[in-house]
Amino acid sequence: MDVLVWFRSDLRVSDHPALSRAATLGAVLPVFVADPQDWAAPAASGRHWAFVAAALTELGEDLARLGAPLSLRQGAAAEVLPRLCRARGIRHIVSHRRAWTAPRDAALRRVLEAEGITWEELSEETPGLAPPERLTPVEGAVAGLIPPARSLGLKDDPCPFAQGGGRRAGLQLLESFVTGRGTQAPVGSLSPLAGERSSLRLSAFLTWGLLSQAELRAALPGALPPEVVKAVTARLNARRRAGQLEGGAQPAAPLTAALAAFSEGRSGLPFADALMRYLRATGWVNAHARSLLASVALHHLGAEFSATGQMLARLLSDYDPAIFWFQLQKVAAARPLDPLRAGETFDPEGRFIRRWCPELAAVPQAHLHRPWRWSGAGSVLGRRYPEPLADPQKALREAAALHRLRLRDETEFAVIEDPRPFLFSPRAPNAQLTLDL
Ligand SMILES: Cc1cc2nc3c(=O)[nH]c(=O)nc-3n(C[C@H](O)[C@H](O)[C@H](O)COP(=O)(O)OP(=O)(O)OC[C@H]3O[C@@H](n4cnc5c(N)ncnc54)[C@H](O)[C@@H]3O)c2cc1C
Repeated sequence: MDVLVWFRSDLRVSDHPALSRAATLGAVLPVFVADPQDWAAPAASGRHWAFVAAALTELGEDLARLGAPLSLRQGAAAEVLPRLCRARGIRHIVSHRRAWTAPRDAALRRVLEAEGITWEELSEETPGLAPPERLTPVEGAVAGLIPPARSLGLKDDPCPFAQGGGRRAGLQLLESFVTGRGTQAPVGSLSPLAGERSSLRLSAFLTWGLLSQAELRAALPGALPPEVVKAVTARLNARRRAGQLEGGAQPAAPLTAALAAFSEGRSGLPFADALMRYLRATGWVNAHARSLLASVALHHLGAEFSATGQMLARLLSDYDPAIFWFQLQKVAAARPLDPLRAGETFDPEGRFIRRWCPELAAVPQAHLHRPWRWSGAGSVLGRRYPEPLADPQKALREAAALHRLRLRDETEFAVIEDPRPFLFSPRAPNAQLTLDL
């Protein structure tokens, strides 16, 4: 039987149960569909596509080596898949199950069934399937081209230090962690400055499935201290749990002027701005920095939840709806974080701020985190660098008061209306999200 293997967020050939399963059934047509509905989503961005496009190049090479080149198509999956099946006389599709697209997938399944096509979905952790050494290609398959970002309606999205897409870049990063970084730095450090060394930085590779969770878990022991293996395993378990969550489609939420300024790293809060610029330039920040950025937007600037989420999601190369929206909810429900104190704690010498906010070069060290207190502030603030968008102390006080009110209301609501346990315990709000995995 000829089989279409649908690649989605699993852009690899190794440890790929769906591909292994298909190879046992007959000739294989590997397909990736760039569905405009996905790429028109308000949380999608050019940097996401750049990562995927590089991954597809390598996936195509790997599949060609195995004997069945990748067919790339642009269009609605509900039209492209039946068309490809009809053209090649295929009646069976195999893919991995993806919880966050489940509602859409149910509709797609009905379309396929109406065409007499069965769709088999496997867990990415299905055991016991040997990797194929060779694939038999479906006859007459046409490769197609990787669509340019613009044809998917994506705007230019400069990200000069973006992580290299492609599985081999991910393997190198993993190697650098298990043989070097992970053996030295304290893993799980909250400091955004230590983050690049002390955390894996493999999230984009996991989001798009260039590496499987299983191969990551298998690579961890070895040279790494047991406490590091334990910490990373806990995070991977959180990822596995998040993989069960469904995501919902969201209408585009417009940015307010304050949120737009913050998204450019121009909120007037030096450490938060430095983090935002770093995120813009790299597509990545560690977990604590994500919480801080989200907290500033939601609590200090009072920005709306969807608008905040879509703005941040577009900047994160590893945007994974199943993880992202759940984490953002946690930040929204947690105690507001103080961006000034965070800066003083994690960047006491201000090196990170000076690196990413060069406009503050003239500000003396003692005032770098709160430049408005410097007697010479007038020469910089409101000229080269903005005044704070919101009075930081007042914003924090008000946000904290709101948070306390919310907790009180939620507690009362929980007692009177709903005996089930709270998802977020009101008595133990935990803003340091990496610690409660
Ligand atoms: C507001 C907010 C938004 C986030 N959005 C995303 C997102 O879109 N995509 C994403 O992959 N992670 C997200 N995270 C979780 C976490 O911050 C990142 O996975 C992590 O910072 C990525 O860096 P790393 O690869 O160095 O991970 P490490 O800290 O070294 O952890 C290793 C791996 O474990 C997984 N992991 C770590 N923390 C979590 C978590 N809390 N939940 C689920 N899996 C986790 C990731 O796959 C990560 O690559 C978000 C966190 C917050 C607070």
